[in-house]
Amino acid sequence: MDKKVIGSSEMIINPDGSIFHLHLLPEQLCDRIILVGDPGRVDMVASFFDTKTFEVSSREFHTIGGTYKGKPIMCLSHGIGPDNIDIVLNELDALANVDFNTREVKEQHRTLTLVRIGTSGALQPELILGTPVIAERSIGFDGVLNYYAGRNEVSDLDFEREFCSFVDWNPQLASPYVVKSCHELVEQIGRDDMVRGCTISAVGFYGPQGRELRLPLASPGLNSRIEQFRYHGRPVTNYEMESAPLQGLALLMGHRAMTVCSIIANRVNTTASPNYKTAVKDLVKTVLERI
Ligand SMILES: O=P(O)(O)O[C@H]1O[C@H](CO)[C@@H](O)[C@H]1O
Ligand SMILES: O=c1cc[nH]c(=O)[nH]1
Repeated sequence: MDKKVIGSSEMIINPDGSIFHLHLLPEQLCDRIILVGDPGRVDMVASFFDTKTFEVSSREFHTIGGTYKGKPIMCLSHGIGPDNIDIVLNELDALANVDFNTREVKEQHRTLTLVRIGTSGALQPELILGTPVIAERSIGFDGVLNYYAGRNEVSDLDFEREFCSFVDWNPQLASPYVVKSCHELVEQIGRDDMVRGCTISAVGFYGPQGRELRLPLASPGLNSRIEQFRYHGRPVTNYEMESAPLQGLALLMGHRAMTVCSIIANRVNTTASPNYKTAVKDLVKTVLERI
């Protein structure tokens, strides 16, 4: 069979040989990758590294590579939103699995380990501020995965049907997809100091997560229906904006991925913690020890 060759307009390589948005070179890529939303959080994560070998910044994508307790690792910021995850996963996968000289897909597949450490809003009253919640399952409200072949093969279609029927899903919105995190990675990172939950990736922070400021919502009762929904007895636990496309694309591309988020707001109790940074820092230290 002919090898797949990827065209110049499809995978854009910068004049310095780096990939278009991330500005990383193939030789800079590490197998262990911590993903965070905030470019500033990359400095905090890297402050725990024993060595720093490179630093690259381009738009919201800030990367520092180095070692942690002797293991090569890099931390990269993806910015806010599921659309950015489409860029980050495709470019990381290209760095790993495409030859930048010939543009051919490599015969030998390289598997990356991707752990996103984020912040999140709880949808169950018992999830107190500061709790780390692993997205054991993710529900994508964003639609990114729906653009890729094989979407149904990596998704839980029964969960999707039950969820859409229970919450009376508005057909004008993207069709939700439900994906599981890498079980082996969750076993490695998750202990009894983390809750295993089901996380929604929303396509925005305000209306798409049911927050009403000046504009009224199209479906004002959606969050309370989601809070009441159970799948095999288990609730939907929290909202953030990236875990589902990360998980879905990693499953399609053959990478190990998971997300763990610190709860910084509880949407049911209407509490919030603007001073959440200590809890996130503690979570970063824990993940670095276990990755
Ligand atoms: O703290 P991060 O990683 O950015 O995660 C969450 O915070 C942002 C919204 O405030 C979204 O990116 C959401 O997923
Ligand atoms: O409520 C929240 C808090 C953090 N991040 C989100 O996306 N939602």
